[in-house]
Amino acid sequence: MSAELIDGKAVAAEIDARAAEAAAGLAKSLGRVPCLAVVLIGDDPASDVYVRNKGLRTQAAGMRSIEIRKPADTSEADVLEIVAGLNADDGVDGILVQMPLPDHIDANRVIGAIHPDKDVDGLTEASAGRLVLGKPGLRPCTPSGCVLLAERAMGDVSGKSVVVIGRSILVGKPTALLFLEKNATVTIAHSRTKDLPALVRTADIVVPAVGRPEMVRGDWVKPGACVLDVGINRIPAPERGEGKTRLVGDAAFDEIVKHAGWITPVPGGIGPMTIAMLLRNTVIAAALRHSVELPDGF
Ligand SMILES: NC(=O)C1=CN([C@@H]2O[C@H](COP(=O)(O)OP(=O)(O)OC[C@H]3O[C@@H](n4cnc5c(N)ncnc54)[C@H](OP(=O)(O)O)[C@@H]3O)[C@@H](O)[C@H]2O)C=CC1
Ligand SMILES: Nc1nc(=O)c2c([nH]1)NC[C@@H]1CN(c3ccc(C(=O)N[C@@H](CCC(=O)O)C(=O)O)cc3)C=[N+]21
Repeated sequence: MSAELIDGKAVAAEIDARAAEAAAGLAKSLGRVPCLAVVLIGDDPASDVYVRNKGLRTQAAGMRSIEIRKPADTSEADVLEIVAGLNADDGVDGILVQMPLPDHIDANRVIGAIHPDKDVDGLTEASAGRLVLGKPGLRPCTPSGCVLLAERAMGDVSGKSVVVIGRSILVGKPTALLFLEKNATVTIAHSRTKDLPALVRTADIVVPAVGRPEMVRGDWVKPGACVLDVGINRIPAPERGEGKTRLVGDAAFDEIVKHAGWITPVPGGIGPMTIAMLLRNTVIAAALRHSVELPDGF
């Protein structure tokens, strides 16, 4: 039996539409539309694509998008000043500083400078603390997208065993915490984990978030399991012509699709969901900061 494809792009479009509706409602109360500011330091071509997509989707949802692009040799002090300016600007509701930052900039210091009320990436100590403590707050986008797609596909994930591969602050750790919050039984694997294939074989839900093309093989995945592939890797694709590339995830899609229960494709899976959750967080941040009610169930 072949796995059901989870169409992240379609679910993301639904969430975008709801965010657009809520944004239009907010605009009536605020006298302006919600606004997301994205800061990109350096000219990494992959980051460039993501930042452009974020800008386009923000505008398509009827929100304002600010993009601040600076060269890779921008000083840490200048980045901190940019963040301070966005914190102080009452017209800005959400701030996202694209990771990774150049080596000479301390990412923790930059994240720490973002006002928690505008932390639509969910990365500040305040947001992370609220997540750990189970208090309401802005949740990281990729992890929220993973949980939402898992629930759409499988229904309640309570009691399911989840193996998250990767423990980054941006993806792995918060994904584990969000599934735990949903009463799943969660294991976090990383580069020191022993016998990863055997561990993954125990999982009802597998979340590869490593950055290694097609690392999770077909025989690692239990028949009927759900694979939420976070990895986004650009690899050479000579079959498409000289110098061409294509995107693959951290899961070997062709091997897994034969027997898994569900799988998210790359592209078209978790990536578009990340942006949808970012738009949703921007609407939530705008509403909270101005004490405006959002539609029920938003
Ligand atoms: N779809 C989307 O929207 C998003 C996709 N991504 C993609 O997800 C991937 C992960 O991103 P991110 O979390 O930021 O990456 P990081 O590089 O910050 O973290 C990678 C994690 O993978 C672990 N790891 C490395 N090698 C192995 C291994 N051989 N076996 C098991 N674990 C290993 C590392 O372990 P250790 O801690 O021990 O070093 C680390 O915890 C990337 O491909 C990135 O492009 C990222 C964000 C959003
Ligand atoms: N502070 C911060 N927050 C992030 O959330 C963050 C970040 N830094 N740094 C980089 C990663 C990566 N990331 C993606 C978002 C969308 C797609 C996306 O939309 N992908 C499309 C395809 C895009 C393409 O074609 O290249 C898809 O998978 O279908 C991918 C990756 C967010 N990240």
